[in-house]
Amino acid sequence: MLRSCLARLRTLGALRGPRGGARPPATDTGPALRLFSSEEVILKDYSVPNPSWSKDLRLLYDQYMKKCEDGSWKRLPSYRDVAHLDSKLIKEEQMPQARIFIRSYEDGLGFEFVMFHNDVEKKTVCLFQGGPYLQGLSGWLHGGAMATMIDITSGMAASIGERIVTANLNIDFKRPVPLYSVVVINSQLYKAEGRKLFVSCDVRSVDGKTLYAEATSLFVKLDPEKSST
Ligand SMILES: CCCCCCCCCCCCCCCC(=O)SCCNC(=O)CCNC(=O)[C@H](O)C(C)(C)COP(=O)(O)OP(=O)(O)OC[C@H]1O[C@@H](n2cnc3c(N)ncnc32)[C@H](O)[C@@H]1OP(=O)(O)O
Repeated sequence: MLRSCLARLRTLGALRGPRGGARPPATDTGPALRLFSSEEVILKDYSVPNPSWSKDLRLLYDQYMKKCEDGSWKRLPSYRDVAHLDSKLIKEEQMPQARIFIRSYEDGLGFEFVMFHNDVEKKTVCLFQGGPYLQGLSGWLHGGAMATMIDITSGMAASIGERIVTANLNIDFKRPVPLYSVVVINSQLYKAEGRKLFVSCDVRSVDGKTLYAEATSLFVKLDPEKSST
């Protein structure tokens, strides 16, 4: 049954992203993005409010959407399927069920987030609410879940649309993050040296008063000459 459903979805193109590594531009046009009229592939954008979002998350979202109005900040769309980023990152025919794990949970249970990017200032801000499936010690968010969000937010500040990997990530966890709470992850690219991109990051409460974590990271642009990358 499952196999026949998968086969049908594949026939319809629903388990495939765009061919040829094409990437859609960042857009604020809505929760779904039609990529190719010939294939009728529609990607759902998860970086928009859903009923699981707390009042805090909704309010911050509205504040950042306001900042987007003059074009200085852009909301970054976010999908479950990695193929829209770069087809070389994943051999989809071999891994049709592969999903970006931070978008694999049902609404509210895992990673609820939206990112905003300021290209001039080289900053990315992530508004993040961790759900119950991300629990570490009782009532608190697992540090690995926080590390994931720091990594991805910092990676976005380092480079949007380029093939980069995390080479190094250092985190100081200062305070435990309560489950379900909203935190603001601020990341900034502060140095670029050849293929190396250096980013600093902090994680704070909504009012900015509590510092939950600080991090620095190094991202490296993949070298097209090297076959393993
Ligand atoms: C969940 C996903 C959702 C995605 C949703 C949307 C995402 C969109 C945003 C994407 C943001 C990314 C977020 C996730 C990214 C991963 O999760 S990536 C997975 C984890 N990372 C890896 O697997 C990387 C594994 N490592 C490697 O592939 C290779 O070691 C590297 C990093 C590519 C470097 O290898 P290389 O190309 O051979 O280059 P190499 O000459 O060794 O190093 C280049 C330079 O970097 C320096 N360097 C390399 N490593 C280090 C290090 N650890 N410390 C210090 N310096 C270093 C070298 O010394 C060298 O410096 P220079 O001599 O040029 O001054």
